[in-house]
Amino acid sequence: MQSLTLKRPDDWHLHLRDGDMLRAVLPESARDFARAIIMPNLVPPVVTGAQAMAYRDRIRAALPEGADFTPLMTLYLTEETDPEDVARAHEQGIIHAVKLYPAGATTNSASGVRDFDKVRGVLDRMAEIGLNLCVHGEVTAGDVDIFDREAVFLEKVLDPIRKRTPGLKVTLEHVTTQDGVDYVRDGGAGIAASITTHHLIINRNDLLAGGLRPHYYCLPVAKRERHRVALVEAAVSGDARFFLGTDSAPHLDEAKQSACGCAGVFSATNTMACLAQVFEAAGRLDRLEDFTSLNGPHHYGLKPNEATLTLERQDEPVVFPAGIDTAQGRVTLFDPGFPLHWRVRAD
Ligand SMILES: NC(=O)N[C@@H](CC(=O)O)C(=O)O
Ligand SMILES: [Zn+2]
Ligand SMILES: [Zn+2]
Repeated sequence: MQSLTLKRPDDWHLHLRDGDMLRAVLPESARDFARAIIMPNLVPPVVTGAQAMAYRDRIRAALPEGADFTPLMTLYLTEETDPEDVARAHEQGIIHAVKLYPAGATTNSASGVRDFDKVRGVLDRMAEIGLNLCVHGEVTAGDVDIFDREAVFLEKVLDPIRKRTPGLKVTLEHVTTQDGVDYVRDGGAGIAASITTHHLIINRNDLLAGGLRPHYYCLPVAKRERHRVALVEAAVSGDARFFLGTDSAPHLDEAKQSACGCAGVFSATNTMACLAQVFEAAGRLDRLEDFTSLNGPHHYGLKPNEATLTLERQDEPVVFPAGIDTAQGRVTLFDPGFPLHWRVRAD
C-alpha cells in the first residue's frame, strides 16, 4: 500500500463558530490538524483581546478528550479597534493575527471596515510589532461584478494599504484568482496567500451549470477554470508563499438550501484526502507537506509541528459521511465530485 508521512498539518483559516456548532465541528479539525488560525466572525464578532481569550477557552473546553489541537486566535478589525489592545493581546500570546473584513463582504462582516484610513493606527502598530494582517480580499461596491471583486481589491485597497504601511505582514486569505496569485508572487516581502481545499477543486461551472449547487457557494465565489488551474499550480509549486487555509465554514443545511443561501463550504472532515488527491493528480505528492505543514508556519514565524500524520492510498474509494449532525441540524460535507482514495491513518 502506498503511504505518505508528513509533519502534522495546520489550517491557516478556519471557522469554528460557537456553542453547539463548535462542539460538532471542532473534532473534525482536531483529528488531522495540530493548529488553526481561528476566524473571529462570530455574532457579535471577537474584537478585543479579552474576547479572544474567552473564545479560546471555549474552544479548549470543547476539545475531545486527548485531542492535540491549538487554536491560534485572531481579532476582528473594526474602525474602533484600539492599537494598544491589539499590541497587548499579541504580547501576551493570545492572538496571532488580526482579520480585516471589508464591511459587508461576507458572512458576519457587518462590523468590518468601511474607511481604511480609520484603521491606519492599528496597521502601523501591527507593522512595528510584526503582527500579521489576514485579509478577506474583496471589494463590496455594488457596481463591481462579483467575479472581479478580488482583482479590484488588490489594486484599489490592498496595494495602497501595503504602500502606506511598509513592513506590514499580510495573508491574502482564500485567494481565488490568477490575479491574486500573481500579486503575491510579485508582491515583495511580507505577503503570502492561503488557498482553500474547495477552490483547488471546483470552478464556477460546478456551482452554476446544470443546476445551482448551494453547497459550493462560498465567498470569494469560485471563478473560471483558468483561475482554478493557477491556484493548483501555486499550491503544488512548493513556493513558500502559498499554504493551506481550508476556510471550512459550516452552516446548517437549512441556511444553505434557501432562497438566500449563506456563503461557506464545510470541508474539515475530508480536506487531507481531497488534497492528497489533487497533489497526486498533479504528480506533486512530494510538495503536499510544504503546502499543508511547512509554508504556513514559516509565514507566521512558528516552528513546524514535531508530530506526523500518515496518509494511505487504497484502491477502493474511501467513504466519508455526507455530513455531520449538530444539535441544531445537519451540515453537509464538501463533495469533491470524484472518488477519494486517500485516508488519514488512525494512529
Ligand atoms: N468563506 C465563506 O464563504 N464564508 C465564511 C466567511 C469568509 O471566510 O469569507 C463564513 O464565515 O461562513
Ligand atoms: Zn473570507
Ligand atoms: Zn473564511
